[in-house]
Amino acid sequence: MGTGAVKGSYGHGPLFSNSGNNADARDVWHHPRMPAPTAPLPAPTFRDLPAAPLCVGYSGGLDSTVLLHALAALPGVRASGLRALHVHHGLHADADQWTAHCVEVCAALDVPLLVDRVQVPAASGEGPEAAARHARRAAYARHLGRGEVLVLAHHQDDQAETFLLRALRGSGPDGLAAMRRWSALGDHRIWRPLLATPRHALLAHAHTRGLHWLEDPSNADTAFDRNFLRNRVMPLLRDRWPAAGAAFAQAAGHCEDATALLHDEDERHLAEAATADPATLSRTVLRGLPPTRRARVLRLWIASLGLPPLPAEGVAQIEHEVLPARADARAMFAWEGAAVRSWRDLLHAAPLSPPPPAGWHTLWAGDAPLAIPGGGSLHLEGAAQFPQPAIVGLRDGGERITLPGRTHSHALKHVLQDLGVPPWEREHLPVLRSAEGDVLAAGDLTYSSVFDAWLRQHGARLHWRPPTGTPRD
Ligand SMILES: Nc1ncnc2c1ncn2[C@@H]1O[C@H](COP(=O)(O)OP(=O)(O)OP(=O)(O)O)[C@@H](O)[C@H]1O
Repeated sequence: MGTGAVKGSYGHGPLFSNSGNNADARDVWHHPRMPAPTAPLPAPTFRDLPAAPLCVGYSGGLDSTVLLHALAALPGVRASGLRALHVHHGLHADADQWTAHCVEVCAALDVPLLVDRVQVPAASGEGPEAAARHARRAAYARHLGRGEVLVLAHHQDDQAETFLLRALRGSGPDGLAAMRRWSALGDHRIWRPLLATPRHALLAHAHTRGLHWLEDPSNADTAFDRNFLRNRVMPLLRDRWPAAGAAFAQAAGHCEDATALLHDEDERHLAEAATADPATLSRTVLRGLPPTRRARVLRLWIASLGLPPLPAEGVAQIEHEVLPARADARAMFAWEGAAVRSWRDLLHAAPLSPPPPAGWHTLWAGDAPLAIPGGGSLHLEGAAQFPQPAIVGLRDGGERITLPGRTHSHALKHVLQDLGVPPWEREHLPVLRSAEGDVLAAGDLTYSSVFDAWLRQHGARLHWRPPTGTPRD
């Protein structure tokens, strides 16, 4: 699909630079001499144009300017919906002027623009670039409409840099596949149509069309790894291998293909190890896999649960300590607020949540959901309330319960063990007691004969939502 020409134009304010030369990037506000125009944006760029409304992540820089301009020239795109989103990070003294530029360009192109002013946490510990990227992704996720596709202007040179950065971190094929042309942000899709287009083609397109864009002065700062690669390493490599950028991007593409094949196999093995509960896997099945496959399956499993990526030391610790642990040992690996634990024949993965404070208890009439400190809740369905409030608290270890159909009591601990409730889940388990101190229920996992009879008589149900947020059935 061709890019066509854009109707209308916009003014050349003093804030705009049309330099593609990073050596000039510090001097944002001047107009250096323009290089001669070369080829325009190649036609295959929009080969997989989706039939969906598009939202361009628009920074005002060269790449997203070209992208926005090219998309705005396509009547079909305008018909199905095109808008731009500019995230004002507030990190640079000129951020307001950058926003004003974006407003002016979008007005001239007749593309609706949403500006989101975000707060980038100064002390997040991840560095300003990563913090800004996280804030930006959160802003995208907040504003994207249902079915709307986010379009980002990453190009071939960005892809080559990402490939090299990942290689320098020792990534495997999944990481070396770098950025995907299509990816997901929550329920939304991200499209990067310029990923195979080199930056020089974007620059040529911009010059041919007389576009104006902003240069972010921080792009010249080689203290950032990516800028160091872009400004120092890549020019050196290109001197000797002119197609170095394209070659790295191609290598990333090969890794993506290889990863896709591996992924199919990983999914098959994950399905074999799966149980009815997505948060648990069979240790026996996992142990039957070769270690390299097991590592991939574990990572895929963790990703499928929406938990933070499993670090390399986590894979190693699960391999050597958690997986081989005795059935009754409480082996675990915890990272970034999540944990993988082994118990009996299962490996469990879940967000970590602190148990309620020791000694916590409260009265609950059942007339409204009860939030348990540390996470989770209790909820009575089908009846207005209990005949008298229950005392809800934690286990203290010695409770006994008289189960339906039984005349003598059992240790609650043994009942929970028989039900396969893992020890760490028992720490969160709310126990309902009568005013006389008799155990009525442990979460919604087991009921006393008296409580069970009452629930049946009233057609009522008790629901316990454990702290992981996953309702049990
Ligand atoms: N402030 C922003 N608001 C909205 N989208 C942004 C913003 N910054 C970057 N993006 C989007 O993310 C992509 C990659 O970000 P990166 O920081 O690499 O971009 P950049 O160097 O500012 O690129 P560009 O020259 O396209 O503006 C950009 O091409 C753009 O689509």
